[in-house]
Amino acid sequence: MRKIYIFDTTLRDGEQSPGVNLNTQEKVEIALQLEKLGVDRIEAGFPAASPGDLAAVNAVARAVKNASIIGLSRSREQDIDAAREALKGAQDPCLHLFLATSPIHRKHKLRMEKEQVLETAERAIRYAKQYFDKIEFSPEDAGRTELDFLCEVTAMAIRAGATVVNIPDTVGYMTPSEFGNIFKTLKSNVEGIEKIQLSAHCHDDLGMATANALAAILNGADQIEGTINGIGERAGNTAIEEVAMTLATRAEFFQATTSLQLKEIAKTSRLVSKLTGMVVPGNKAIVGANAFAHESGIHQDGMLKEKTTYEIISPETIGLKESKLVLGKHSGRHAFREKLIDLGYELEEEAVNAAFAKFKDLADKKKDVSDEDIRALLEEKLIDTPEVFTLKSLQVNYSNQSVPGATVSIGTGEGVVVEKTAEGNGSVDAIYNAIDAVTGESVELEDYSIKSVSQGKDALGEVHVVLKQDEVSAQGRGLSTDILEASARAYIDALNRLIDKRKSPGRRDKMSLI
Ligand SMILES: CC(=O)SCCNC(=O)CCNC(=O)[C@H](O)C(C)(C)COP(=O)(O)OP(=O)(O)OC[C@H]1O[C@@H](n2cnc3c(N)ncnc32)[C@H](O)[C@@H]1OP(=O)(O)O
Ligand SMILES: CC(C)C(=O)C(=O)O
Ligand SMILES: [Mg+2]
Repeated sequence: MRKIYIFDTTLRDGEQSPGVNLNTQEKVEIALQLEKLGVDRIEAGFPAASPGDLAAVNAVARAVKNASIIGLSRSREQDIDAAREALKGAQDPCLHLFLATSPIHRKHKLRMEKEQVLETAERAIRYAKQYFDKIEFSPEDAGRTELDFLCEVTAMAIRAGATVVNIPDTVGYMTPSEFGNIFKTLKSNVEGIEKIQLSAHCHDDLGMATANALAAILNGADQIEGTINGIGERAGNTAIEEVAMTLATRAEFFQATTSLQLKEIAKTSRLVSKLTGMVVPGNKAIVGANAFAHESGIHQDGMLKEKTTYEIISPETIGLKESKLVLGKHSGRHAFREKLIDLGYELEEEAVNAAFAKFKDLADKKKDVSDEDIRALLEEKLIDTPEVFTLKSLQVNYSNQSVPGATVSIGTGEGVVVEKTAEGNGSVDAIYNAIDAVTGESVELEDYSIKSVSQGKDALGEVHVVLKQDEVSAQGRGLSTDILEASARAYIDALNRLIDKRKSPGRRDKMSLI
């Protein structure tokens, strides 16, 4: 297996993400985690950018022992001197020099002819070579540079003393076959190419950063530059975790490997996200929250039978505990039954089916159905009181300018549904008055409480009531994503229990699952 060197630029190109600013302490914390992850090279910053960045690069250089530390520099002496200062104390320092070579950059940005570009870069490399053994040179915007000129620039960099020549697709313009072809051409046309390492630095403007980096590997690149979570200028850089996991997962195809400790990937991703404030999208490859989560029934069934049906990487590989089967409206009975077992419920098939039907109703209303939701759904039905009254529908009219009113339709047994409207001091009072009008029961509301059983705006609300009638009291419980509906359900539940107690005095509530 060929070793691919990993050059991490989270602290330099990653920090160029709009809105990201890492202080010295944060850079050191990330660098130490990158060291644990096992990256070979860490680009810690651009020392000429500010005194703060110079100090941060220096702090990283002094803290990290097992990776080469790199500082970026324009092809100017003052930048090189700043990098020299910053890299003092590094065990294995390296200077990263760059100068744009594409016609667009030459003409509009640098206002240089080809000859001037060659001369400026050569002068900078030779100046730096007095102070650095290791120099990486990047012809910025190499992807849009004429291929013959790129060969000329690369040959010049090798002669002047560069030890790595990095090929940046600065604006993410390349396709994999074009980018791969650059490496193939350099490898076969540039004199002295075997003396240096070739590197790829890709951007994700068209979503091809990882594919382009892999194409570079297939065509001879020795090093991949990238960032954790793919952060970076504009649409970001190649995500290092994607390259490392592709090489690990498809080793037979790439015949190449990295020295990353793959188990550190998840932790590194979380740290970078936390300190940069850049949230990792749920669907991000490898490190997104959904990368090992399965919601649909057919996939969950496959996962329960054999994980490789729907997972090409095991979550443990990157340091996560396990895959998640997320219950939602696309889930099926296999996953639901597994969840019940996890939660400690052992139900008969019929009971599972009844609970599953209720779960589907809830899943239609809620984005995620949590463990608390499922417990609540199951336990609502633990007590098998005969349902004399059942809530069919509920409508509430509320305005703070008028008296609240409610209309309820209630099944009263034997297929009869009665509808009544009433007013009250508040919406709940109006609902309870309307229920009383239907049932004809005279009861006293002794207690009413409400709590949320799960999290978020669409959490299930659970209402508890205690009703009293002729010295007998009964509790009732109602659950719904709507607290008014939960209130109505709790009241009707308590009424049913009161009636049951009246019919069989001394009877204690009998518990059974669903
Ligand atoms: C593709 C990349 O990611 S490249 C790295 C990009 N990162 C950064 O730019 C972050 C750090 N940069 C900075 O803090 C500032 O830009 C500094 C300190 C480097 C320079 O600041 P200023 O002196 O105010 O210059 P400013 O940024 O406005 O313009 C850049 C100048 O550098 C020149 N330049 C650009 N690249 C290079 C280079 N590789 N070598 C030499 N000169 C360069 C530009 O042509 C321009 O020159 P001009 O002033 O003669 O027109
Ligand atoms: C400095 C260089 C390598 C860069 O970040 C780019 O061209 O994208
Ligand atoms: Mg870049």
